[in-house]
Amino acid sequence: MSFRVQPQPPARPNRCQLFGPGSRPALFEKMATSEADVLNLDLEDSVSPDDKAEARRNIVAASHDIDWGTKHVSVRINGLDTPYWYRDVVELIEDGSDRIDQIMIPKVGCAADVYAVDALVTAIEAAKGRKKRVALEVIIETAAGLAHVEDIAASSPRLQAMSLGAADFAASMGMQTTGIGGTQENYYMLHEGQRYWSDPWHWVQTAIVAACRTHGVLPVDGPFGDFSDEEGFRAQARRSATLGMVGKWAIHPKQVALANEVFTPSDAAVAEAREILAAMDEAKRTGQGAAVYKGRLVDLASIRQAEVIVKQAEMIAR
Ligand SMILES: CC(=O)SCCNC(=O)CCNC(=O)[C@H](O)C(C)(C)COP(=O)(O)OP(=O)(O)OC[C@H]1O[C@@H](n2cnc3c(N)ncnc32)[C@H](O)[C@@H]1OP(=O)(O)O
Ligand SMILES: O=CC(=O)O
Ligand SMILES: [Mg+2]
Repeated sequence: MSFRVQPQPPARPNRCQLFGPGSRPALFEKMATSEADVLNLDLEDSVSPDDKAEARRNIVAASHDIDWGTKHVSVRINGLDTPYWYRDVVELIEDGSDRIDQIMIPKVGCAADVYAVDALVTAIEAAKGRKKRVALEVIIETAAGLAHVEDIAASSPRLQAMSLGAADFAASMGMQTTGIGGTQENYYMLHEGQRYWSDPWHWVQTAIVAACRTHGVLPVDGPFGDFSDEEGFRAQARRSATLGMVGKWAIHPKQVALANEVFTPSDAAVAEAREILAAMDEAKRTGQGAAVYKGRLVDLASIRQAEVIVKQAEMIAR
């Protein structure tokens, strides 16, 4: 291991990020009472250009008026290639309440994109004397975002989370699909006449997880567009959880319970992790570095693996 200790990401549950357009304020109360850990009020792609200004006002008003409970409230601003983003930041932080915990920056292509938003946020916070610092999260959803993913993960101490945006990512990469995430029909290997489907999101997801884990940021899987396909959502989410992601977006309330189910370690997984820790305690007591648990090797690395699961479960239970 490097002598540099791997930093821990923020210790808060981030199993599900529920999205709702800023132009549909009737949804806000429903979002606030949902079971999602994080709420994303959107000013970007679910809001048409004519509605941007009103959506900002809706979100500012709702930040004061709605009881958001213990939810982590994030607002997705418009991209830095648009004329909207600076007003989004200015109005949210000058006029919004401190229940706006976080700003999500879409289509981030390099660390300087985050620097620009950080600079504006910092200046407004200082001018307004805001005590609570607004956190940032980003979406990796362009070829440039993937190319610069590690620099982006290291870009700001405000950065808490990084999501994969499969829809824009596919568009930016020129992928032949209109599906948002999940299995892609044409992405298969052929062996002796049989098709074996592969995962076109694997590379970018792994790059995001590695960058996030290096810099103490939460890696999150983005949208799964077909909200009628529960098994498809579960399969995508299980792959993401297996790779180390901590949660997934919900673009419809139906997906919240599915994300919570997948990203909450099961009782069986937690019980097994605790048994491994107990087996290793016993091994250490007798001076052994390795032991046998249910017919398989466990050693010091198994302690670190088991601790991931136990810590996740304990944080969620808090
Ligand atoms: C690629 C990307 O960038 S993804 C991120 C941006 N996209 C978004 O933010 C889209 C978020 N989702 C939505 O806007 C909506 O859920 C839609 C458009 C997909 C579907 O909306 P509807 O047609 O109203 O959904 P539907 O009729 O199935 O809703 C069922 C119930 O859930 C409520 N509901 C719908 N969406 C949401 C939501 N996002 N949050 C909370 N409640 C919601 C409805 O109000 C309705 O409540 P009711 O039973 O009390 O009447
Ligand atoms: O913003 C999300 C995406 O998938 O694009
Ligand atoms: Mg997008």
